[in-house]
Amino acid sequence: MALLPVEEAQARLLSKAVPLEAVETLPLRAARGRVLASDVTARLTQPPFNASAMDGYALRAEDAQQPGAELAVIGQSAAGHGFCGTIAAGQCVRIFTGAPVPAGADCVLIQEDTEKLGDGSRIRTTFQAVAGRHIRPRGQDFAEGSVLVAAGTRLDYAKLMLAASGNNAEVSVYRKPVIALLATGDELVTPGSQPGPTQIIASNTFAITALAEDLGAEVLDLGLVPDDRAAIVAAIRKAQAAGADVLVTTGGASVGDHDFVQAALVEAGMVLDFWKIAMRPGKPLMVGRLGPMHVLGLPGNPVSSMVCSLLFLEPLIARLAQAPSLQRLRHARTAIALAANDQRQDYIRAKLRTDAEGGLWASGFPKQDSSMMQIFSKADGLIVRPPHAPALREGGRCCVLLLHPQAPLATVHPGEHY
Ligand SMILES: Nc1nc2c(c(=O)[nH]1)N[C@H]1C(S)=C(S)[C@@H](COP(=O)(O)OP(=O)(O)OC[C@H]3O[C@@H](n4cnc5c(N)ncnc54)[C@H](O)[C@@H]3O)O[C@H]1N2
Ligand code: MOO
Repeated sequence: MALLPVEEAQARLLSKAVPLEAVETLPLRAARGRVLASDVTARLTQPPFNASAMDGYALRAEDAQQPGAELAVIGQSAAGHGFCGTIAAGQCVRIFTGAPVPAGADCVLIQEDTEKLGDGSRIRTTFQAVAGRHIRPRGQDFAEGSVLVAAGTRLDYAKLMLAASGNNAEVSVYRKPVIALLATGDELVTPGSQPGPTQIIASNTFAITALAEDLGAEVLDLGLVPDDRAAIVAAIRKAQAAGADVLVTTGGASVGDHDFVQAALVEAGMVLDFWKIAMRPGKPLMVGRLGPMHVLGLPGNPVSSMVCSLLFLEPLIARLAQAPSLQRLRHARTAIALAANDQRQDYIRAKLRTDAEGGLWASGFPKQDSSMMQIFSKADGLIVRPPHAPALREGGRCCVLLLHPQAPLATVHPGEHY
């Protein structure tokens, strides 16, 4: 089977992914990271009244056009406790930040621009009052009925704040895609075990779980299964019985005598769509469907499994969850010369830095073995080298895939050498 180009493989997978329509209503507290199924609208106007932005005195600007005006303090308005009367000529009201501006007043003079006279029942202004100043007009933030957060938006902290402020206790969100995870391999034991001389610790599922959960998916961990066809089929049945939207397997994807995953999937009824991608790492990736369930058979090498997860599982989850997909690709320059590439699209683990102009520089690690988790965890990004890309000199333009789009990057200092 010829190796499929990465972009073609991604397009084939996504063309068959139907966004999940099921919707649930959740209290706001439980909705973090979820994707809105319908618009969140404002159930009230904010602020609901003209509010003071400062601590000071509410007054009529025309009464204090010049410093030195003397006004009678006729009451006070605090946040949560307004003043009921109306300010007439020569009067003012002591006011605090967030309090309703009393009727008759058209500005707030901050207390630093006033002096108390006598017992405080009168004040003298020391600065000119200006109509409208320090007043937040009713509805300045939003008006009742307006759309605050549109359907399709992922609810982050700022959107949750806005939804809450619009008096929404609940929101309507799409259900989470369920990802069943199955790690295969006779050699695998869980962290905390005492591994035998030929055993290693299973680590892939921790990374894939974290990635999938960060993307808003629910992970069903089917645990570790030995290289045994019947055992793998039994685990696949569990994923089906749980109604998983996606089954992700790791290991056993290659051509060795103990690589049973594809045979087990086919026995369980999977229709293979494609296998073997023109990429490094990640070549043995297999993709198929088992009824309504998408199947991603990832290679066992930890870095390969993660690169495949970033390139295939992440956009698949986004599509199913009706979420905007993450844009991880950026333009960069290589800090070290790169050799010409062969037919497989290369994903080179690299440190990234920004220069004084904000430009990205990528410095590939000298060792790129797909089993090396320490290098992967130190990397900030992957230099993407298309098939047959020509050699690149230091400073040559390249493309990088950010591994941690939110994380700050180190800055290149003048004269610093990579
Ligand atoms: N003759 C060929 N051999 C191989 C080819 C090939 O084309 N021809 N492809 C190589 C490539 S590329 C990769 S990638 C690997 C992938 O093989 P498998 O998917 O069958 O993976 P395993 O053999 O099961 O495991 C590979 C490696 O990863 C370790 N592993 C497995 N699962 C986990 C886990 N959950 N956590 C941590 N580490 C795991 C496993 O012990 C192996 O060391 O095949 C090449 N061979
Ligand atoms: O493609 Mo494998 O994933 O090189 O190590």
